[in-house]
Amino acid sequence: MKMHLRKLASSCLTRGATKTMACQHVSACPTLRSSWRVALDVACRVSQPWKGSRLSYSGFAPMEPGHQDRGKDDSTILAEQTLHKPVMLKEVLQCLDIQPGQVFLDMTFGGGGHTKAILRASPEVTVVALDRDPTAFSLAQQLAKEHSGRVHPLLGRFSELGALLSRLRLQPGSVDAVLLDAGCSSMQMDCPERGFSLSKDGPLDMRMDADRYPDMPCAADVVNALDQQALASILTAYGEERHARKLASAMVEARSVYPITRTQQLASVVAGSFAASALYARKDRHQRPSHVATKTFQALRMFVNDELNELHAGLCTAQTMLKPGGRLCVLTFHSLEDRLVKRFLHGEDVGAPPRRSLRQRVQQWEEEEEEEKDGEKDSGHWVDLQRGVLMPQAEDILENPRGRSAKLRAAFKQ
Ligand SMILES: C[S@@+](CC[C@H](N)C(=O)[O-])C[C@H]1O[C@@H](n2cnc3c(N)ncnc32)[C@H](O)[C@@H]1O
Repeated sequence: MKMHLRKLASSCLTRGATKTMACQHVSACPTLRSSWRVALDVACRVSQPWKGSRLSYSGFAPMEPGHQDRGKDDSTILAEQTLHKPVMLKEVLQCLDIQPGQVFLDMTFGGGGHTKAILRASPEVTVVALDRDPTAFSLAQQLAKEHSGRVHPLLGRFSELGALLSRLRLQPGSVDAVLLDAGCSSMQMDCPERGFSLSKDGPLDMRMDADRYPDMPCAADVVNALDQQALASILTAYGEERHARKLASAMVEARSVYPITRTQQLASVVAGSFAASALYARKDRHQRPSHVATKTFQALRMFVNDELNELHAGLCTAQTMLKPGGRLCVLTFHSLEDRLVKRFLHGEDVGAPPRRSLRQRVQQWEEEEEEEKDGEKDSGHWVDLQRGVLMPQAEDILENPRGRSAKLRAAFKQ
């Protein structure tokens, strides 16, 4: 194992990666094993080959006509047109149990769907609304104008929230409820220029912060600069992709001809590694076909945005900011996120490796069954508000298919 990690580290060194990535992924990533962290740390201690040279390969024909760069105003307009539908709204409102005069923290404003419902629920509540995405922040600013004094928009990441809140003079232990709706918004997914979408062609970007941090690598930087071993590791760790090595090898081969800079280009490279019949052979939790590149896109997005470290930072800040008795509601969309939230709320080690062997998985099912039977679980810091997780109803999935894989966990602070 050690040999493997040393090889991974030194092979990455020869290719190069950024210091920013080192900072992102080394600092106590709760889900990567410590040995992993060391390997990525070493791998990332080199120059910044892509700094100031954002890749702009235009030889790959976009699928949709009229593709062009848009200014911020246009993207805000587009965002308004494709506003995110809030997921499990009824259940979230029930768990938050809104009372007049309360202070809420919406850590993931997005299109503001949940925030607007909270504002409607009681005329006297105020909402502090955070998002790392400048487009979402503009929408929050608009909402703040419509609800004078009731909405406080903040632009930043979960990991920056503590500092932002102290500038607002909001004291630890003063918030009544926190909502964290993890992942991407529909506005991000539906805007090809943001590079999140597998089905719409656009630059392979995936940065939720857009251009706020010019040094931060985008997905194209990662795909074109990291070596095969590091790419495979990312696909395994963040996509739980069984064919990680094969796909990393295909990427390295493809980029030796042309840099991979467009979403459709990456999707084709992944699809090209499988038989045509396998393209939609994978099924999601609801037995719906999913594209064979879905896990690759998820893994890159999570790596670029450092999503698991961010989620952990967000949960810690929620714990600090909530009053005793204050409520935390977290919506997650895949097992890596849900596992982290569950472990955090139950006072378990969030950094422990996922359970892989059959024996370990059986043990996990047994524990989950126990959890279902026992109902509320007490971790010392948190008490669950409901048994296990809540999931969307069939009619909600019909109305809002994007929310089909949502899991809602809610707890109150002791
Ligand atoms: C699923 S959307 C939220 C949708 C929102 N609840 C609504 O009803 O419109 C997730 C949002 O969280 C933001 N986000 C994700 N990670 C973040 C982080 N670490 N810090 C701040 N915002 C984050 C994304 O930019 C995105 O806008």
